[in-house]
Amino acid sequence: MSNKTQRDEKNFNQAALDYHKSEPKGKIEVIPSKPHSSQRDLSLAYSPGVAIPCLEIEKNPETVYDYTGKGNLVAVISNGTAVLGLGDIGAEASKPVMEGKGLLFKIFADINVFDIEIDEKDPDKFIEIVKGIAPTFGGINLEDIKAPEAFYIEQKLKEELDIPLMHDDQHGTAIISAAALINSLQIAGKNIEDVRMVVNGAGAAAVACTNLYISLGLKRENVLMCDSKGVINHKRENLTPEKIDFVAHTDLETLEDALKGSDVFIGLSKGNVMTPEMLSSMAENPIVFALANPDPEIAYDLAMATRKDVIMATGRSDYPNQVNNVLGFPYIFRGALDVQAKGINEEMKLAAVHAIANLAKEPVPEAVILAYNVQNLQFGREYFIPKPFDNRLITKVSSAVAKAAIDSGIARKTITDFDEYETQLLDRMGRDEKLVRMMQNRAKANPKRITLGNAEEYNVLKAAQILYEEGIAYPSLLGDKKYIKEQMERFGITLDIPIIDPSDDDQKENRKKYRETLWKLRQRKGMNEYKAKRYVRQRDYFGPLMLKHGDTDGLIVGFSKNYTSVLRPVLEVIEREKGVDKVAAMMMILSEKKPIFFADTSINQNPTAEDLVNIAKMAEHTVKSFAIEPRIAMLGFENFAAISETSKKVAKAVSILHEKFPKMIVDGEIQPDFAMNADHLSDYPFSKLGTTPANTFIFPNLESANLSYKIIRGMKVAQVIGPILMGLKQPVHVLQMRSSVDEIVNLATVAVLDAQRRESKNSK
Ligand SMILES: NC(=O)C1=CN([C@@H]2O[C@H](COP(=O)(O)OP(=O)(O)OC[C@H]3O[C@@H](n4cnc5c(N)ncnc54)[C@H](OP(=O)(O)O)[C@@H]3O)[C@@H](O)[C@H]2O)C=CC1
Ligand SMILES: CC(=O)C(=O)O
Ligand SMILES: [Mg+2]
Repeated sequence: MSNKTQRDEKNFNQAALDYHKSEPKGKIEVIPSKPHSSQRDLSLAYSPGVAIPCLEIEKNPETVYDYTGKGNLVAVISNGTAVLGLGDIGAEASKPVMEGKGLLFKIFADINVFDIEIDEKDPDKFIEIVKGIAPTFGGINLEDIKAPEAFYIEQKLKEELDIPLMHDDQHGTAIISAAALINSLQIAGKNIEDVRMVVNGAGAAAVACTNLYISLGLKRENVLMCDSKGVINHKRENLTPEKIDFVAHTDLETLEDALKGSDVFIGLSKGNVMTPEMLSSMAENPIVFALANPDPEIAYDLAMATRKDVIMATGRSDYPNQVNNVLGFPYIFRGALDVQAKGINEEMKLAAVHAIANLAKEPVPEAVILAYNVQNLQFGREYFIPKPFDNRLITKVSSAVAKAAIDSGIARKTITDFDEYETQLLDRMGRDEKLVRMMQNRAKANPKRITLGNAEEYNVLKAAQILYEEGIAYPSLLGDKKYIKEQMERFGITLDIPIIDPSDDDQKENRKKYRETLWKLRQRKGMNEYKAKRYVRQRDYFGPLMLKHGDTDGLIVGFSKNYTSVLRPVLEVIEREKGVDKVAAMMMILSEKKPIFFADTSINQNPTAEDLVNIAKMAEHTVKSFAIEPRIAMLGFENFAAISETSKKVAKAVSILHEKFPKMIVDGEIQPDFAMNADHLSDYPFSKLGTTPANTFIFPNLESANLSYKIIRGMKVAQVIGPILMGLKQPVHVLQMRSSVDEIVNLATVAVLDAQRRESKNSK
């Protein structure tokens, strides 16, 4: 080991100790989930109030799920006999791992955990203890218990208890590694029925994993299993029943012998037991899952340096393809708890395997890519298993598991609407993307053609991929065809969608058509025919002209150019809505609370009172289109005082609005914090806003609107969608420069919805 590596390791080790030791010590605490600040709260929480649910449960035992936290509480139980790959380090020393699992259960699936370390190695006594405490829990996760005792303990407890129970080192590992195996075999171009596999380790994890692979098609006779004494062959004596199942009729004795010419290596044993020579002796495109923790059977870098064709996974988070049971247990238990399953059966396990394997083949959301600080994640050698911070795991895996429990008849509760269940799962995780989800679902119901400008850019290409693969839109790419193709290649994005290059030969007819239109539109505004001919070769004109001619349904432009320079051709080509003199732009802000809207954030620098009236009217219309009732606050830095020039302007706009549109819920001038607060609003009983906070904010000028949303965007306290261009007859939006992938997807979704609305209006 080099000095630098030694130093890094020392620093990391110290950091791990400091992390655990910092106050509050450990990783888990208990937080009350009910109000407890008043005397009355306490009398409900404890005596005398608490006696009432006790008696209800006595009468009706299943109501324990209604009156206590049991249904969302899992025990993580160990006796410390096989802690990671560290071996039998004892119950107390296993506590950091069990607390760690508690943390993972909570952050990934919102499941509460009590970690329980039992100082008992006798399997029957251990079983008695677990049975004794089982009534506390909705589920039990056994962890780091060594084989062969682990098999007996799990089997007995499954027979005796009727709640979800699983030894995670066995089945969690089996599920994740089976998903990874399915996908890596696809990459290697090999069939599970044909491959020769060496399993190193014959303990809890190794036996369960191999059994699951066999149920997926692996041939038992193609498996060589090794334990600490070498290959489990017919010459071996005193084998446990689980090892006897894998006895091979061979004279091979060592791991080294076994590996020669094999296709797959599964390591569930101990760190650093595979040498580069052993790896070199494997067949072409060898699959190596070195899963021992914390040190794999062969280090990732060493394996990569040994052969280029290795398809590799480890149990570690610091290398590609982490095959770790964290991808499974939170979601398997979530699904099982939500239907109050009586156990975790084979159907549920297989459902989890396929859900995880399939997820790795879907396009990866930007949030995941950002979380891992990589440029792209795409199914292949470096990514064949989802990443732990992928928030789709909870919807895909938990619902697959819950469904399998229902279908196989071991669920006490049923789920009828799985879309609704998935929404609940996401809400449970506190990611308030409800409106975005609703918008995307509406878009998917009737996707429209959306053309994306600046398609040479990674973010635009990635957004196109998501729009296409999620079925939100039929995207097309506008730009330099050759360069776009080069960029797709460079970023590893494969997408079979139209690429529209304004100067390409195949656009000759369109150029002619568009030129005539452009010239007609602009001939009395200083444009001659020659200029029109030149302009249609520019994408800034070509895109709007496509839209004008109905050759696309919506347009998203401006990723890498200044807003006004991209807006100009749009305004020259696309007609205004009836009665609209000046267009304006609105931002939608999505925080933990309800969505709010800001206008005009991007176009009218210093609007007059009349302009503000129009902006408010357009904003009202746009907010309504999201099925939200607009409550509009005309903002100023005074409350109903009209002292400063700005406030006078706003007050004038308000009086015009009140006179012309008496039904509109709009008032001001008012400060934003007052408009958002029911108590403050009650100081102004005359206001049309009443005491319900406003959700739409019309700013007195562009600077205040633009800077306000940019602060929110910069602080990352809310998701920002926009600028949504208002007042045009067709859906076109100009992005903020260097928008994120999500921002592009969201704005394109808005364009799809707009196109849908216009289509249904026209068909009426
Ligand atoms: N990445 C992941 O998600 C997971 C990884 N693991 C890892 O798998 C390993 C085993 O865990 P688990 O099954 O729970 O533990 P067990 O104690 O049940 O099994 C350990 C097995 O490893 C074998 N073994 C020990 N040393 C060697 C060696 N030098 N060569 C071959 N086999 C050896 C033992 O052999 P013998 O039978 O002769 O004693 C035993 O069969 C650990 O490193 C653990 O971290 C486990 C679960 C999940
Ligand atoms: C990940 C895990 O459970 C183990 O290494 O034991
Ligand atoms: Mg474990």
